[in-house]
Amino acid sequence: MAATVLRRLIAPRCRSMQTACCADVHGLSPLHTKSSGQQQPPFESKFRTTVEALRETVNANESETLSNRKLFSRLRPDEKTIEKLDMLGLGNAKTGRFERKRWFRYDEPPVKLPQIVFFAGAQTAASFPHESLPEVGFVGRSNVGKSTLVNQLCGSVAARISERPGLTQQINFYTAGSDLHLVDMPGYGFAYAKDAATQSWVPLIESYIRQRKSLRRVMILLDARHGIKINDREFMALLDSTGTKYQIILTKCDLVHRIDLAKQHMLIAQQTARSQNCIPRIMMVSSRNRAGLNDLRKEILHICSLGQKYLALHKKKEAIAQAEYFEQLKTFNETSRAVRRRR
Ligand SMILES: Nc1nc2c(ncn2[C@@H]2O[C@H](COP(=O)(O)OP(=O)(O)OP(=O)(O)O)[C@@H](O)[C@H]2O)c(=O)[nH]1
Ligand SMILES: [Mg+2]
Repeated sequence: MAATVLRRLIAPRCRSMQTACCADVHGLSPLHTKSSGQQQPPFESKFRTTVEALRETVNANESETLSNRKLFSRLRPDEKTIEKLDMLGLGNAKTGRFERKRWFRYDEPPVKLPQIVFFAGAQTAASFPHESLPEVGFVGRSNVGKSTLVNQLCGSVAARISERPGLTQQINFYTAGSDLHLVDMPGYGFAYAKDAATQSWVPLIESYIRQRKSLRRVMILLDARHGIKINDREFMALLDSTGTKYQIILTKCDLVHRIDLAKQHMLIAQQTARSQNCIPRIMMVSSRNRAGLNDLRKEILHICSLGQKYLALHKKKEAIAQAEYFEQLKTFNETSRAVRRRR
C-alpha cells in the first residue's frame, strides 16, 4: 500500500524529469517549448554545441566514422592545464599502477573573504534591494552547486543547499562585510518546484541583469561532468544580447578525472571562443574539496576592485609558496624518471 502511494507521488515528477532530459538531448529547451508552444530558434549560432566542438578537432573523414565518446577520448588536453589542476588539487586523480603518489602538495596561503550575511530576497523585480555595493551574480542550472559555492567562498552556512534541484526559488542577496554583494539566483532547467514558479525564474533573472548597474559580472556555473547544456547556451546568448560580462566556472570537479576535466576545459574554451562578453579564463572549483576556491576569491576581489585591500600581503606569501612547490615538483619528477629508468 505504502509502496503504491509512493510510486504515485514520484511518477509525475519522473515523467517531467524525463521530458526535461529528452528535450535537452534533442536540442529543444524545456523553457522554450513550455512557454511559447511552438519551437523558436533557442540560441544564437555563435555558440557551438559540445558535439560540434568535438568534431572540429578531427578531419571530416574521422568525424563521420567515430563516435562522440571516441572523439572525446582522443582529445589531447593542454599539459599546462593538467599541471595547474595537479597544483590546485583539482580533479579526481586515481593513480595508475606505475604512477607514484606525490608526497607533497601546493600549500597556498589562503585568501579570506568576510563572512556573508543574508540581507534581501527578491521574487519580483520590484523587490530588488537598493544598489549600494558592487555585485557578483551566480547563475546556472538547478543543482549545479551555486548556493554551496557562495557559502564556501566565505566560509559560511548562510545559503541553504539541498540534493534536490530547485531549493533556491528567489534571488538571494548576501553582503560580505561592507565591501561586496554575492547574489545567489534560482537555477534554470529541471527543478522540483511548481511549473509556474520555475517559469518565472528566468524572466526574474533577466530583469535583474538588465536593471542592475552595480552588477560587475555574472558567473555561469557548469557541472564539470556535463559541460555546456542547451539552457546554458540560451542564457549566454541572453547575456551577450544585453552586453553583460560573464565568466564560466566548472563545479563539482572532484567528480571528474583530472584528464577528462582538462579535456572539458579545452572544449568549453573552444565553444565560447566567439563570444565577446565571455571572459576567457575558465575557473574550476570543487566545493567539496575546497580546491580552486582561492583563485576564484582573487578573481572576485579584482572584479570588485578590492585587490588592494585584501591581497596586498598575499602576493609575497604566494610567490614564496609557489617557489617551494616548484622546487619539490622538480625533485619529484627527477626521482620518478630515475625509478622508471631502473625498471
Ligand atoms: N561532489 C560535489 N558535490 C557538490 C559540490 N558542490 C555542491 N555539491 C552538491 O550538489 C548539491 C546541490 O547543491 P546546491 O548548492 O544546493 O545547488 P544549487 O545550484 O544552489 O541548486 P538550486 O538552488 O536548486 O538551483 C548538494 O547536494 C551539494 O552538496 C562539489 O563541488 N562537489
Ligand atoms: Mg541554490
